[in-house]
Amino acid sequence: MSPDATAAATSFAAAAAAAAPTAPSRGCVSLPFRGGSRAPRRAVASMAVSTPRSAAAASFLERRESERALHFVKYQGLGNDFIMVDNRDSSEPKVTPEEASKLCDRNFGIGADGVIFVMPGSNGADYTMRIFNSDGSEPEMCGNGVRCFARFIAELENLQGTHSFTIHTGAGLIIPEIQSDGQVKVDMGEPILSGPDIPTKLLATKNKAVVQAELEVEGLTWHVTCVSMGNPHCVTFGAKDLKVDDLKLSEIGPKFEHHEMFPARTNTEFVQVLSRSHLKMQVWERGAGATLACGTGACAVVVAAVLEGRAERKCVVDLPGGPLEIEWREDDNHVYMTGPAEAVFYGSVVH
Ligand SMILES: N[C@@H](CCC[C@H](N)C(=O)O)C(=O)O
Repeated sequence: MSPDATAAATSFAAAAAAAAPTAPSRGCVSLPFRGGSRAPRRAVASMAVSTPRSAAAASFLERRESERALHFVKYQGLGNDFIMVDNRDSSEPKVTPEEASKLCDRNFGIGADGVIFVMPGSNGADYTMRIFNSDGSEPEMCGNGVRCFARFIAELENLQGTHSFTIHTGAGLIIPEIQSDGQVKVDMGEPILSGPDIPTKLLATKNKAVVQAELEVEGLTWHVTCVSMGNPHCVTFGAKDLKVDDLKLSEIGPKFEHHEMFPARTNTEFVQVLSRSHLKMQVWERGAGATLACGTGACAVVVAAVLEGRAERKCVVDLPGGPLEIEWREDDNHVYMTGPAEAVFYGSVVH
């Protein structure tokens, strides 16, 4: 995006108005939304105008209409928010990693933790999901994102009630199921525990897994358990009496993310055990920083808590944005995540 176009991104309401033949005076895109449990708020409520547009405003809107507009819907899962792009007509993402990073900017762009593309199915799956983090890097998987993905598909395909899809991701086949209450339950597959596959250079400590390994960060020795849910996670229950709310996340998080023991960087979860079925965590995400929730992170946390003997296989995990239900089943070794996802607003942006 050029600086001019970046400015245009902040006034995407205007671009949306240009793309909204059915509701020109409200300045909104008229995508066919049924709204699920809660209808998406119109991003441009404050832009509502009831008087005719001036000639200058009209020409601005017409100009925007003639430029390349990206239509999107903003979704969130427990405050982990994404710009969702309907990319079903192409296997090439409609925006570049650099553009995605600018769109995610909360001051100069739309604002989000990542951009997610709904793409044609591959490897026999119904759909393919790709995602760019807010720094433009491409992770293998995103747990909250895949719940948003399922709800977005339901809107795009005009599906009602319970539905299940197969989604090809960088972490393999992921299967979300929209439940009757609107929550999405996701079969997140099997956790990966072998150090080189996560990847981490930390050596295995228990049955080929990296469990309670020592890691030096900021002059402190942390005990960490490493788990991949397709993307890498480093889970720490920290020092004794750790209160996750007391952490200086923005100082300590990057030290873990860029630690030499994690050649592909890492997501890091700081966890407090409230009971054997109730955990509380904060997350520093690779490529996105502190976020309000991380679905793959919550899954990794329960796996790590079980491996360390701290919790049962079925837990509620409290994140800053709200709770997720996580179960690491013994019979199939898969991790299941259940939580909400909803549309927030929709619009267009010139990019
Ligand atoms: N928020 C996501 C994870 C997104 C990817 C992550 N930042 C990475 O780089 O691995 C989730 O809900 O899982």
